[in-house]
Amino acid sequence: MSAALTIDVLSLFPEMVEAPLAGSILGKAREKGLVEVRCHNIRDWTKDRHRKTDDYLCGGGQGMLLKPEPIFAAVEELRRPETRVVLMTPQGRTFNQDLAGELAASGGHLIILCGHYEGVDHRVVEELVDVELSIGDYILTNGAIAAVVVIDAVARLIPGVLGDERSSVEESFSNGLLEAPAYTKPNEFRGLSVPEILLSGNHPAIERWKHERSLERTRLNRPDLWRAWVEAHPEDGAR
Ligand SMILES: C[S@@+](CC[C@H](N)C(=O)[O-])C[C@H]1O[C@@H](n2cnc3c(N)ncnc32)[C@H](O)[C@@H]1O
Repeated sequence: MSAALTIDVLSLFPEMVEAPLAGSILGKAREKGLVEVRCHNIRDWTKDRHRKTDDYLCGGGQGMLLKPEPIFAAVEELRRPETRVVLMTPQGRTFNQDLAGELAASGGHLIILCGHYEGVDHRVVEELVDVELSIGDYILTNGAIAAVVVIDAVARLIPGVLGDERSSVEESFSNGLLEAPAYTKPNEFRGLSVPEILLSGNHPAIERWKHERSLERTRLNRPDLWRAWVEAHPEDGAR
């Protein structure tokens, strides 16, 4: 069986990508062949004696930049007709659940390129990259951890990866709101009770309660999501 999604990761630190993706749900999905993740070292595509992957910035400036030659060679070797090449960069579109869904449905093969030092030579961006992704407005030391975040979020949307497919539908961001608060046993803990409605067995009332709490949490924690929600559902803004 071929995997529904294959991801080739190009990094100077492939072990930083490999280790977190070996355990838990992703590790099992990889064992079952639902998702294939192959972590490569960009250095393996160098041709010189010193296996050099970086160089000084043209025109001056702090730090070093990843050279274009090994990256071009790696992408050209790994690329297939359906491949999308993703560059991890703080200058990219901010990664979110919608983008995770697009990548999960994008046709079966991703190459994820991780920068290091000051990033990558811009000719890589111009010629090879289909989508530049940022995981937020802060600077990491390299793209490996950012790639792990993207791979985890994308892979869990592949059918079969989560035990229950509803898990990826009934959760924060799937409908534009944050999920309602959740409780488990015991019903009483240190004088704190599980809301009675959740123990009532009245499922329509439980669903209404969850929706109300979901609206409340979104309004309190994510004003940006709340504004978009109220624009589309003005009746909720009037509460
Ligand atoms: C130190 S950063 C380079 C930052 C670059 N000089 C700039 O100012 O845009 C090194 C690498 O880490 C990765 N990286 C850092 N922050 C990131 C973020 N927020 N999202 C995605 N990748 C990031 C990228 O692959 C980047 O090339």
